[in-house]
Amino acid sequence: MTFVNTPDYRHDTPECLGILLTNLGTPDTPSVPDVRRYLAEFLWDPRVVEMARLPWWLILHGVILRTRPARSAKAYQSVWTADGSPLLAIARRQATALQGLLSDRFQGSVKVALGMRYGNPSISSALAELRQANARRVLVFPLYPQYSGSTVGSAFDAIAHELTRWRWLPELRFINQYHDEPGYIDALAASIRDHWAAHGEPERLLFSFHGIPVEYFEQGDPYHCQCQKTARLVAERLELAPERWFLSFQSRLGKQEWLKPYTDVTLKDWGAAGVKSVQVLSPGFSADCLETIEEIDEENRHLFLDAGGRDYSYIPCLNDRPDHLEMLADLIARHGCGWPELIGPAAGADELARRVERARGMGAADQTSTSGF
Ligand SMILES: C=CC1=C(C)c2cc3[nH]c(cc4nc(cc5[nH]c(cc1n2)c(C)c5CCC(=O)O)C(CCC(=O)O)=C4C)c(C)c3C=C
Ligand SMILES: [Fe+2]
Ligand SMILES: [Fe+2]
Repeated sequence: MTFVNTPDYRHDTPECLGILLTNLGTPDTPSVPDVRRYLAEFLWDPRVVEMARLPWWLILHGVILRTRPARSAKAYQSVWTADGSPLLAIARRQATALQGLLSDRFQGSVKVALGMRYGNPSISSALAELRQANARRVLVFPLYPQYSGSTVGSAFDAIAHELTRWRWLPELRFINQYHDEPGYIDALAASIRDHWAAHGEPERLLFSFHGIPVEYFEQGDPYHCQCQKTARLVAERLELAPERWFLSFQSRLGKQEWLKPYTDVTLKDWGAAGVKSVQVLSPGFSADCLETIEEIDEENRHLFLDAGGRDYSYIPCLNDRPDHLEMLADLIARHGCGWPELIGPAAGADELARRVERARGMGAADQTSTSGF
């Protein structure tokens, strides 16, 4: 075994706090070969498709990778921008903004690196960037508000796998989820209110989350429960009556049963049933991407309107809204509290005490407002 040596770690220069931001990732270009390469890596991940390896390899390479890349490439071409894939362009803006916000909060240096689970920039390149910056402590932040083994679990696998090659490991922390974080709920509620100020209030508000196969949920994945809680907390914050808001799951793939109700079926049914106006948001995505721009803002809009609906609008993801970035920076700072010497004078003892109090208060509020989810 040959290990990556870590001469970049230096004792004679100040240590730096590393923040590894990660998200799903995207093809390098919307061409069919690049989309095929991306899908081959993504769909071979056993956290994503749990089927036995040999039959799945035959299906993946014999059927899916012969047909799906062309269809997906067309969809990617329809959302591609001058800055490339929306998911990556937004993730880069988030990383740059967080670098600025965190540099103000932490004493010494802090380095934010972006590494995608699939494709580029890779997790391996982001970890190398942090190593070169002398980041001997690394906080990993998967930008998925709700935990699922297929996303957050998979990011953990990729990081652990990369580190099997390192001689000197960094000290690691890992943010698992933030589905009920008050700042996240507030930012979602504010984004909805902003949308209402421009477009008016709809008859129905639909919270559409990416789906997972039902079997993963039955085997203990907490994702479904965390989605329910996020939507309920936002609806409570907006004081929405129960008949005004709904939750559904989008983006299913293959023939097996996924979490229900399905977003596309729901919107078609609503259009046919005479529901006139609908607004849809996808709070499970921290950045707009193929699944929101093409699927929710385009494809599902037509399903609703063609079925008889009159007014449809999509409420964008939190992306680089200032309240979203502040909330992410705050969460990072709170997780960095256990590394107090890294927190600067602006966040000294008083600030630490305030954050601890706040964290305690949030825990207590949770226990009284809900039993579990
Ligand atoms: C086949 C299984 C899939 C599971 C399980 C799954 C879970 C899951 N995915 C996201 C977030 C995103 N998925 C995106 C695209 C996408 N997802 C799947 C399949 C599964 N996802 C595929 C095949 C694709 C590629 C596009 C396509 O061919 O349809 C994206 C967008 C990426 C982009 O480049 O814009 C995101 C983001 C979550 C949160 C999740 C489970 C909770
Ligand atoms: Fe997905
Ligand atoms: Fe999709």
